[in-house]
Amino acid sequence: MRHTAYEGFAARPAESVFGNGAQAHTGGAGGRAAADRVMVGQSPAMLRTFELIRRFAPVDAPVLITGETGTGKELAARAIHDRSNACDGRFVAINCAALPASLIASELFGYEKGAFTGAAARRVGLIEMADGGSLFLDEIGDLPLELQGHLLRFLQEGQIFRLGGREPVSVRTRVIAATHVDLHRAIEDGRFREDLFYRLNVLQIEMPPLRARDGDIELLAMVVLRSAVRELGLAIDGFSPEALAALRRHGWPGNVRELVSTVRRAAVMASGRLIEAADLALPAPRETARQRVATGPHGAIDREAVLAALARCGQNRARAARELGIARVTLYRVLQRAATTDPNRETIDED
Ligand SMILES: Nc1ncnc2c1ncn2[C@@H]1O[C@H](COP(=O)(O)OP(=O)(O)OP(=O)(O)O)[C@@H](O)[C@H]1O
Repeated sequence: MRHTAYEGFAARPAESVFGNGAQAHTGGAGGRAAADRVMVGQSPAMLRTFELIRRFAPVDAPVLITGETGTGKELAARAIHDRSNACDGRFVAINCAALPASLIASELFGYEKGAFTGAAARRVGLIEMADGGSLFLDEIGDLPLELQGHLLRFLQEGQIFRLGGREPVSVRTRVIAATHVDLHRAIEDGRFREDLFYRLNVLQIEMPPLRARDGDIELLAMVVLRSAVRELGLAIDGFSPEALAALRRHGWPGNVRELVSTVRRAAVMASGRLIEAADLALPAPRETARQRVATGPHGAIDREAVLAALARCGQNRARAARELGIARVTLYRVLQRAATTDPNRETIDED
């Protein structure tokens, strides 16, 4: 069923919204918190994702969720938890990239009184807190190597030792991990343990980038607008045809997160009853990085655009590829070919 929500605040078809039963876990919180936990999508790519979530949720095995930033990996993890046998337990999330290595060990495993200077009392770690529920390990690719060993042991044995502890503590928790980095490459580079990868990668979900979700941009935009209108008390009915065209044209390197903030900002900026293209403040079509990069008749890639993006992103190839809206492998190919091609050539043909 095609969706026409953008013509007004029409009801959404059942299959386009993947509610997470959030109320049960937010103490009945309504409004934005609950709305934030509804997964929206009607594209074939997202319907496939919903199907995987439904299939994997009741299976008591680790799930690895991959995908670009802002594609909804955490939302998918919550959806799995909410449909799993562990749904009555807690959903405990830890971002492995956000904590210094020295803190991650005590955060994850907890500690006993006197385990180190300052450990005045026993502290239960996040793994233990997730006992009977789900443990969401976000940005697992950034977990320091030595902790990967500890985590692997926990996954194999179902037991942890608190720091400074002698007695093992048994923990049963559903493990869901997510990453936006290519773990195969991290394994090749010696940054990620292969044995841990195979342990985590029993069931895999790859979140599609927003640009590959046919029809979802309009649907999401309308759902986000409706929630902003309700929450902020605005009087806006929808998007002008030009605004919809601009939404469809944009490459969305920040995926759904970028779309959410773009639409919410535009809703505040709009002066009429419709959001106009200018309210969205998206780069003009010719200025988008993706447009800049594809210059030739057969999708020729501009080496200069790639180098400029790399410079902007501190030589981080993954981020540069995201900013350009191209696959990382394409970016590598461009760089490789640039190295073997006449440096004065302006463009390098892609396959
Ligand atoms: N399918 C969707 N429907 C509705 N909202 C979504 C959807 N996917 C993502 N979002 C919203 O987009 C934002 C980013 O989602 P989320 O944090 O789950 O992404 P992520 O892939 O885990 O990001 P990161 O890799 O940066 O941690 C959140 O506000 C989330 O509610």
